[in-house]
Amino acid sequence: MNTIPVASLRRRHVDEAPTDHVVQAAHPQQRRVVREAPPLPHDLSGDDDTVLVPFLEVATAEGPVILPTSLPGAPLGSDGLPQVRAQVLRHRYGATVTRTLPGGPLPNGAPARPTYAANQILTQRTLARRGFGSWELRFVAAREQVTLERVLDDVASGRAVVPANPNHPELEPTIIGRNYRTKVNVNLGASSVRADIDEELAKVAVALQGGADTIMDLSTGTKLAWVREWILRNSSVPVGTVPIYEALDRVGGRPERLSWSLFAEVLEEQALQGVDYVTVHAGLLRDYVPLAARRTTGIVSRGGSLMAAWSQHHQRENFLFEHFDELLAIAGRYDLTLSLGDGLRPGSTADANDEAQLAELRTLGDLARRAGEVGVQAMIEGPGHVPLHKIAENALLEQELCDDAPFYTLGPLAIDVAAGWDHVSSAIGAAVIGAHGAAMLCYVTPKEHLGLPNPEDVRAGLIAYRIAAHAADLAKGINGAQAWDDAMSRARYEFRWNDQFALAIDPAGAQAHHDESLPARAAKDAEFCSMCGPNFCAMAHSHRALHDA
Ligand SMILES: C[C@H]1O[C@@H](n2cnc3c(N)ncnc32)[C@H](O)[C@@H]1O
Ligand SMILES: Cc1ncc(COP(=O)(O)O)c(N)n1
Ligand code: MET
Ligand code: SF4
Ligand SMILES: [Zn+2]
Repeated sequence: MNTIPVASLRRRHVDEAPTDHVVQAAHPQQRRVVREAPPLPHDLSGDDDTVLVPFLEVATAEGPVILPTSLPGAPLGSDGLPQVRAQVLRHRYGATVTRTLPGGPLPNGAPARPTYAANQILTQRTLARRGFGSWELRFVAAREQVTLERVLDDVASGRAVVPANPNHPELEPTIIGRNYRTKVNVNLGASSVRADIDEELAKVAVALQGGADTIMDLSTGTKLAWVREWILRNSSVPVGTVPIYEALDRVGGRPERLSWSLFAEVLEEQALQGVDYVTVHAGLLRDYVPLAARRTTGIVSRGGSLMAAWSQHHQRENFLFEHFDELLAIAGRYDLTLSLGDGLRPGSTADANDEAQLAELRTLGDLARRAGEVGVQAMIEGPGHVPLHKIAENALLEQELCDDAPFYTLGPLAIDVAAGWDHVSSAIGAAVIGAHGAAMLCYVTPKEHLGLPNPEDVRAGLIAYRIAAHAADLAKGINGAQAWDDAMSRARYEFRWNDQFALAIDPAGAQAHHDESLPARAAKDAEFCSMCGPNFCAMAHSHRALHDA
């Protein structure tokens, strides 16, 4: 069994991050361009700092095309990413305080990041309700190409969330909600059976380079505060965790020893470290546990199974539900966005939309409303395994029962029998639930149900999910989505092969396929490819036939 040597953790931390994880542009015609967001409207208060927003631009023969995607961050390097929010946060909240970070002091005297005291912080939801156009809300409005007023309205009402812990100054914020570009989350992290720090760092680089919109560190089994620190400092996208995993680690893997006070301690430590959103399985009530007993696959959520084990052992109500007001108070103090966990999501198509799942969903709606009352941002986690004909019902029920809080789904897998190919079986479900309004799609890799993903699995899962998310965006008519496809289609009809590679979700993969049969430079201008050859190229004939038509 592999473990993580503490020495290697420290060596790989911020100070000495390996250079082979540097993020590079996916294609020479792609680059990161920075634009300035519109000035703060005169009738609104807010951060009046300049808001610089990076976009991914593709240079084509017709001119530049801005892709509606997340961006590869700056190079992952020894110092972490630039702290793009540091100045604006200082303007808004005043001086930072010095604290010791969880996991002990930083190695080699690396400076601690700025830390805000809990009582200084207001949530983006509270700011939005006060009509305050924060830097973060102005940033996401520009990124999504919508008005600030619309973002303020959606964040205030809870229809959208902007996870942005002030203690994560490297963050380029993103907005998650049904009216916005469908986001993709990448799950990462070691497990006790397979823990190799270099491989974890490689996965982070693959995720950021591949255009993940958020990442979750789901590490279990060993103390990994340093890994989380490294991820946070090198992540330009929001970072999520499931704090009950670290809590379980601290009680030696014995769920009956979990407690509210331990959970609160872990939650606060992770908040100080800069985690942007956390999954909490507070909706799995004791009464719902028997409903799962008649299922084909019982409880497949890790966090859900822990809470069920705890309440069965103690014959008491879920402590996250019992202490939910205190949980909200901590979340509010750090603007931690809550991801209300679906501990009873179906783990098989046979269990989809059953009474256990829907009972928990109703409770998640109540919890989301309670979060709203105190200005805490919240989204709702969803399944799992759902056959296509039950997806619309599930998505509509979520909107109805949870007042349109953003729906964040794991897939869902449309079939149960694709082992080894569950990135595909689940991307099919994900595209359908995205088209029905799911706001963020949690990716699934080819290793699902079989083992811990390696970097190549992460890449395959992420590409599958970017396809699913974009399919949903075309269906929803999201800004910039159709224009991207149209740019590709024109490049295709005009035989601009290099432009086609540059516009592809996976430029290197596209080019490799073309190169396999036609590697010559001249072939990149040819009016055919090896599929049909010059005499049978339909598009070439089409140009001639339609020329005078
Ligand atoms: C809830 C889902 O989270 C994913 N999951 C759980 N732990 C990890 C990890 N360390 N790395 C990647 N994915 C993980 C699995 O896909 C699981 O089904
Ligand atoms: C969309 C989604 N659902 C669930 C989890 C947590 O995993 P678990 O519930 O197994 O602890 C997750 N990270 N993302
Ligand atoms: N694939 C399972 C699911 O459907 C998770 C197994 S590992 C917790 O959620
Ligand atoms: S993925 Fe593996 S370890 Fe996780 S619940 Fe399924 S069988 Fe258990
Ligand atoms: Zn599953």
